[in-house]
Amino acid sequence: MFDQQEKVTFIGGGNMARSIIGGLIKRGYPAHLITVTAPTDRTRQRMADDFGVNTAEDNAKGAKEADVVVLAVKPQLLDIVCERLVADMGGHGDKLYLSIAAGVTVDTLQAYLSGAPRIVRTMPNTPSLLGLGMTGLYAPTGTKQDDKLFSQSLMAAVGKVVWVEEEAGINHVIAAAGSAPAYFFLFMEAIQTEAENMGFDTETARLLVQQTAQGAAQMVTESDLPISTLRSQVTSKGGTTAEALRTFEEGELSTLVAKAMRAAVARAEEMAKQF
Ligand SMILES: NC(=O)c1ccc[n+]([C@@H]2O[C@H](COP(=O)([O-])OP(=O)(O)OC[C@H]3O[C@@H](n4cnc5c(N)ncnc54)[C@H](O)[C@@H]3O)[C@@H](O)[C@H]2O)c1
Ligand code: PRO
Repeated sequence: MFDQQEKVTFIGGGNMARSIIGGLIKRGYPAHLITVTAPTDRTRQRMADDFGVNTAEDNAKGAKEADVVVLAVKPQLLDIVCERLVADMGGHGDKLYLSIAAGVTVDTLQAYLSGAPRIVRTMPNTPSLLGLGMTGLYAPTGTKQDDKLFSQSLMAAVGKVVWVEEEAGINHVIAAAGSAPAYFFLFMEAIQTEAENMGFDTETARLLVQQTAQGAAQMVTESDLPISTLRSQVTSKGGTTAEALRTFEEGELSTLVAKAMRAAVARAEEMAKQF
């Protein structure tokens, strides 16, 4: 599965790092090649207990021996974390730096990392934990093929991958995939709430929504038909679904979704200017 087995250090052990590491371990990436750094004992302990990976409190200590460093802290902390990392390691060490941060460009990362030449941006999502992630990747012109291949194989181990040609494409991946699990969760929460209002207990309401969402997603995955055809197969003329869909149309759901996706892109662009 993994042609190259590099030593990988994750700087930060939060939600997204956890999803990727969990997915990697599940797919057989050797735990002894993975290190996670985090400032809190609790995070480090959970990572060690749950996945058997190495941990370090000190970022530079954790990254020094690594071939690949995954930058997995919040975007607003990246400057301080990277600058300190490079200072403590005595340079960028010519490592491959893989950023998962939203809204921080390669140019900015390079400035934070004292001119590090090997940087790849990725935009994953949390279903990576289950091996069902969707990741976008961007490598600036001049990136070595080996670095592209390793970045791709790491993220492909936890789901599907797409490359974007232009860096701006990463923001579009954020809108369509990185942030998108939250859109589906919101929709599912709304269905569950209304099912409870209709009298189902919480457990049953959740079962109704989770099984239906999983079934619908699986149908989209396994069918060659356009999604709109799958929708129309549910929609009997003059029936119940047509009434529900008409209500969504009256509320301009599609326009609202487009607006939400544009807002995610706009925020990523704003962050790129801010950092
Ligand atoms: N959560 C997502 O769905 C998602 C998806 C795609 C990309 N991302 C990106 O992933 C990055 C992390 O997001 P998250 O949701 O996992 O956040 P998070 O808050 O869950 O995790 C951040 C982690 O960084 C650690 N940390 C804080 N200061 C640190 C330091 N000085 N050194 C080392 N570690 C430190 C924290 O302990 C925390 O565990 C962000 O840049 C975000 O844009 C997140
Ligand atoms: N979570 C991060 C955010 O909300 C990036 C995509 C998903 O900014």
